[in-house]
Amino acid sequence: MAKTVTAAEMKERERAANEAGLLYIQMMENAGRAAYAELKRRVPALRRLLIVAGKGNNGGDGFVMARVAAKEGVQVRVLLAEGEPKTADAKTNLARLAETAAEVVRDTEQAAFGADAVVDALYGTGFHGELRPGGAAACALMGRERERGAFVLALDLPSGVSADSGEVAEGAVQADATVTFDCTKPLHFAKASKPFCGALVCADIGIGKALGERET
Ligand SMILES: NC(=O)C1=CN([C@@H]2O[C@H](COP(=O)(O)OP(=O)(O)OC[C@H]3O[C@@H](n4cnc5c(N)ncnc54)[C@H](OP(=O)(O)O)[C@@H]3O)[C@@H](O)[C@H]2O)[C@@H](O)CC1
Ligand SMILES: [K+]
Repeated sequence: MAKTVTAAEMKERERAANEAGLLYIQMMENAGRAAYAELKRRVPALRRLLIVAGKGNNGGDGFVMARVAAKEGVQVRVLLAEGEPKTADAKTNLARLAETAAEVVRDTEQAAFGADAVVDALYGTGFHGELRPGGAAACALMGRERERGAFVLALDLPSGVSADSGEVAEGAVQADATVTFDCTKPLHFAKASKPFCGALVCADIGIGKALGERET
């Protein structure tokens, strides 16, 4: 069983792993690849994929997924729901999408294209408070896509949920599955937020090994 840690403890594990030689950009690569492998297990006939990305590292994980999927021949559309990414690693991975046929759109209106699956890469452990109008619109889009039959996979946690308290903001994403990274977080088990996660998978992104922890 994976350990459960708070958002601050997770940041500290990532910092220590980076210092031990597993660079942040490699952790993001591992996270995006692990999530994509899980999505393929759940939606084997994946042909069209919509990635809804925020401006932080959760969005960066989504850009990695977009690249890997597009290189496999999946039709990929990426919605920059909060505008351009703000973190260095997310920026790098958005730039790398130019290597692929993935389409990047900036308007919620342009996002719907009959996707089989939608990746919620809007907010991860950095989310706090209530949804603002742009975020609420992106979450509502994911809700409509799910009602239409698309499989919704959340990266780390469903957007609109706070990692430590499990508080669920009005309009939060309902996921079919959530892939979290390295360790689970309190929201995955809190009474109010657990149902929003769907099936929970904790993916190994190499941090335990980098920290010299015994493999389980
Ligand atoms: N670190 C690593 O090495 C690894 C990290 N990984 C991944 O990174 C994720 C954490 O990334 P992160 O810390 O960049 O935060 P993230 O969750 O993307 O969101 C922050 C953005 O959201 C915004 N925001 C917040 N609240 C908001 C609101 N109510 N309404 C609107 N906006 C709001 C906030 O904006 P601000 O509050 O500053 O305005 C900020 O711009 C983690 O969950 C995992 O997926 C993996 O790649 C593994 C390696
Ligand atoms: K998310």
